[in-house]
Amino acid sequence: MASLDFAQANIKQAQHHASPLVPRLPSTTSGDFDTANTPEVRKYLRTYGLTPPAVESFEVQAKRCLNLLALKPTPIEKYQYLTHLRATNVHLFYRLLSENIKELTPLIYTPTVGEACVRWSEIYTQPEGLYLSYTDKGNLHTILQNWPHNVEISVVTDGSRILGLGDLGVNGMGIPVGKLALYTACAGIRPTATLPLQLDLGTNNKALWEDPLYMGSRVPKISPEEERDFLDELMAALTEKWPGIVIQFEDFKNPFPALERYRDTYTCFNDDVQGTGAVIVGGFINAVRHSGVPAKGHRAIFLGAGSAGVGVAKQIVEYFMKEGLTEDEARKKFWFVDSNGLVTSDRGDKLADHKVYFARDDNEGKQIQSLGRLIDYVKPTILMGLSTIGGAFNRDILQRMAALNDRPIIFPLSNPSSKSECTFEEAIKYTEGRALFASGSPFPSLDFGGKNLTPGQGNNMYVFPGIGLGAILSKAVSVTQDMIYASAESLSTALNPQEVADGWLYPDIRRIREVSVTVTRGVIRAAQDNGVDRELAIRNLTDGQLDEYIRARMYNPFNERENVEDEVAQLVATASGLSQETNGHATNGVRAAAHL
Ligand SMILES: NC(=O)c1ccc[n+]([C@@H]2O[C@H](COP(=O)([O-])OP(=O)(O)OC[C@H]3O[C@@H](n4cnc5c(N)ncnc54)[C@H](O)[C@@H]3O)[C@@H](O)[C@H]2O)c1
Ligand SMILES: O=C(O)C[C@H](O)C(=O)O
Ligand SMILES: [Mg+2]
Repeated sequence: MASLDFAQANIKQAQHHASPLVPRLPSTTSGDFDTANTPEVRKYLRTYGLTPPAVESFEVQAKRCLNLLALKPTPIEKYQYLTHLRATNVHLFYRLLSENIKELTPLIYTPTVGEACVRWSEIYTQPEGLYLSYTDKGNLHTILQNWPHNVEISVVTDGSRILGLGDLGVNGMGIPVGKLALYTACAGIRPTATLPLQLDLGTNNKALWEDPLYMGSRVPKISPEEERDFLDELMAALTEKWPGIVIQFEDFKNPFPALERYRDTYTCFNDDVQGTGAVIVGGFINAVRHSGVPAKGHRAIFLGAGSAGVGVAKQIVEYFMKEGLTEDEARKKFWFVDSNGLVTSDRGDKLADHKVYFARDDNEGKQIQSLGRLIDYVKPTILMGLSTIGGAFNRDILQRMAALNDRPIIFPLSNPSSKSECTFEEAIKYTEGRALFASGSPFPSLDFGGKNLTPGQGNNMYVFPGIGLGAILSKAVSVTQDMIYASAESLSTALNPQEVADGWLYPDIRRIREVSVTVTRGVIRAAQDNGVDRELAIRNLTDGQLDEYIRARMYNPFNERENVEDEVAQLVATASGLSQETNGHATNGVRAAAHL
């Protein structure tokens, strides 16, 4: 069959259909089939008869879902069930998620999302986002027209560094899908306002080329110059189509060029560099308080000198400077280790640009390879893991840290759990319960020394939802470094008195929506201070008023049914008035008039 170009396709479609086809993506339109809908609502939505007759309470719906979930034997099957639920009843999915955030997050996000990405092409069943290939260059704006909703935020990846799992090509789509589900669950961004975006720019993972089920292009990854030109077109197209859009870059192997190029021109940020930096600083501020050692007295070894490691260290430098250190004093508190050993300026290899700032020049010619020897040399108070090397903080390493410190700060941050540099249990066991601990992926609580200990989870989900919502609500023209830092500071203040008394580094994840309000407020205030906000009406609100403003704009899956019920009641009241003021639901109004 001869292929059509995009312009011809549009003409052909117009000839065949009275109105252009509007694709309806299951994952964002399925609220119509909520079994909680009343008969009136079902008539209004023209779904009457398409669901079983009972009108169900959330308690009944949740019971069925949790029973079904319990029947699924493996995490990936639970992930698939939850994906199916989102596709068939989006509001119920978010009700269930918000009521069970601690239990369900590991199933829709790290660690299970790691397996989902590895097996994406094998388990693919339905569209959940937008895919753009390098061969689509020149047509990106046209393809964006296929997306059926008004977008406020997009998470975009090229799949080249998915968690600590390497280059997964288009199988990386699980990450934008998962992160955007958290934007909705944690910060109440409407599901229809989110766009998961997977770029198909080739892959250097040869195993994917060989995989008959792989759903991306079997070509090598394009060059950095080609990627820059492609991203230039993409950023312009996204912003032209949705002028207020916030764009979050995620899991790019080399995220620095795009961040530098677009951070002042578009409303965008990179979560691996900036979000990670912020969430770790948020917990780190509390860890420093608990350590009993003032900021000046700390020394940090970072295993892993990639985008996340450097992003975290740069923001800790900012924190140290606020605590009174000079920039040079702060910078010298870090010793980075990459796959070639201690990062020094005289190591003999060409350091990647992002490592140069932290390269040691006081090593007197010594090049240290072993982490154990480096610990003896540096005598660190802090050990951070962003290396993707599971188990790298072994018993010997942890015992060395315990011997040096009363309260060693141990943050194994690589994801998913299999890549974590140590488990919570190991950190507690080998430091006799003294470690101040946070990991990237979740670990269970445990009993030690007569106490029940809960691990901190220094995962970006504490900050990126608030950064995104803050940028959307303030209508920020760009996401400034002060907005990112404000998210960290706000997070560090979001613990309640009990959490502080229990020595926690992060708030209870079950309070994430409230935490996100605090983070969002901090981000909005920083946008206002920097003068990058365009929503001038909220500048004069008090903090309390601003919190209310934020809460009122958060999607609440429990209110969705009432919202539709209100619409139906209004419609019935105005009888054949067919008031078109019903918030853009004019087509529903027409449907309802015909069937009530
Ligand atoms: N808050 C979080 O939970 C969070 C946020 C972002 C990233 N991460 C995790 O951090 C990890 C790293 O992410 P990134 O973006 O920096 O990746 P990256 O690929 O940019 O960096 C990985 C770094 O690890 C180093 N490394 C590899 N093997 C090593 C070895 N044997 N010894 C020492 N260093 C070694 C590499 O040289 C590189 O510097 C990933 O697992 C990611 O999932 C966690
Ligand atoms: O996605 C996460 O869980 C954190 C982070 O963005 C990562 O890449 O590991
Ligand atoms: Mg990431």
